[in-house]
Amino acid sequence: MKLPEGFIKKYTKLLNEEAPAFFATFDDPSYSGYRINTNKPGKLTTMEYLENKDRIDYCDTGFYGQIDGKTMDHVTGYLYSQEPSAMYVGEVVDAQPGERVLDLCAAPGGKSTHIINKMNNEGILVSNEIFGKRASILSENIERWGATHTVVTNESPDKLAPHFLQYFDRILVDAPCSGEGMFRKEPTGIQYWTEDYAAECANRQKKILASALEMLKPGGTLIYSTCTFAPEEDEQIAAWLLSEYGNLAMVPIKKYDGMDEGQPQWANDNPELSKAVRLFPHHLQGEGHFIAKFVLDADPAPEEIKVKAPKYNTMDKDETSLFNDFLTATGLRLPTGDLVKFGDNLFLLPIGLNSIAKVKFVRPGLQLGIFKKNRFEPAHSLALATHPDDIKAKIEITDEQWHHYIHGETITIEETKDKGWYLLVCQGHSISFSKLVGKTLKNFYPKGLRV
Ligand SMILES: C[S@@+](CC[C@H](N)C(=O)[O-])C[C@H]1O[C@@H](n2cnc3c(N)ncnc32)[C@H](O)[C@@H]1O
Repeated sequence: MKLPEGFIKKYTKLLNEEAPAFFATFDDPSYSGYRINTNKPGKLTTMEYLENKDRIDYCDTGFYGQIDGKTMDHVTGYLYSQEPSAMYVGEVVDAQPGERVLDLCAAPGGKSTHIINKMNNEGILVSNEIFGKRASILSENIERWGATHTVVTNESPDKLAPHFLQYFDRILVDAPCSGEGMFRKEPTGIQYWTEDYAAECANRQKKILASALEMLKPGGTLIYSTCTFAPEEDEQIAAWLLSEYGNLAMVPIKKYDGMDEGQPQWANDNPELSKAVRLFPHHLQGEGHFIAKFVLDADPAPEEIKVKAPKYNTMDKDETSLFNDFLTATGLRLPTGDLVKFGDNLFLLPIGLNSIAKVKFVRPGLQLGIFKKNRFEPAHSLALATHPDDIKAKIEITDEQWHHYIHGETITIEETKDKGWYLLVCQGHSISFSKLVGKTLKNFYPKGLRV
């Protein structure tokens, strides 16, 4: 791979005798990996993945290898394709069930899907992305993952901050960066490299982190990560955080085999910086990453921030009875949450969420369905978030029927059953809601997802 002259000069100086081994990795293939979704039930249809491929020692849901995006495991949200080093970020975040967590730069959703599993769908995850198109992709991935407590917002960090002052227990800033660690995975990134690019990225990161800190509770945890080797970002940003915010302290991050400490000499020699972790491709099987973890002083206690009670639309009498009829007929057990309407759509919002009425959101929670003339139609996201054990009205379909269904076809069944909504289940995977009329299961698979 042809690397820019300036890049070679810079890292020859920084890495000294290690530089040749570092540069040699740019001619090796990049590593691929995937994580499994611990919130989804049943045996993976592609269990051989788990048996044949190497486990990643620092992520117990992570494996080396490539997955096919067209398999049932993938389309029903059992697997997420993620570069192995990136998996350590979700581990370091270490989100806990019941917490309020913010993933501030979240698209396409690798870290958010990991955080959802760590939280076991309990608490509140706000997954934010500044760019609209990327926020939509993020939302699709969150939906596929079957998240029930996750909100997807589409704001710049400074616009999000006033709505969530001192609100979060944990914030991840997986920052937009110069991306040097991904050059061999995405070689087109090299064309943006200039001697000044890392400094430009660092300035942007400072603004993002300043907004993040407005949203962090006293005693809360901030995780800053990048996929670049550039010390102008990485250690120098961590050093900037420590000097700018006297109430922040670094938390040591465990170093597994092949992981390196942060390099204080690449910033202001503050020995604290060695608590960060660097992942170098010449030391482990993954791409380049940097992660630093901080805790905000718990003293003083959080200010009493008065947030106006959310003013959301709820269902009217007719809608309430349509929705209750659906729950009774299907025997569906819903996760806990607040039932809120946006337009004709019904959503389940995580309990305790600040008003997001004024925030630009893509997904205000789990979409349950839509009210159409005198009927309630369940959403695809509800199917993906429903465990087959939590619903009585379900119909098992075969692999072959699944293939027909995801192509947009109807399915004919042999037995006689009541007319109405059923969750289609294939090999333990929740596939879709379908309406049975006579012996025909009508196709409600979203057109945009059909293959
Ligand atoms: C490293 S990527 C995030 C990857 C994501 N966390 C994941 O694991 O899938 C950084 C994200 O920051 C977003 N971004 C770019 N400029 C930004 C800004 N000024 N403020 C906040 N986010 C920004 C990018 O659109 C991108 O989605």
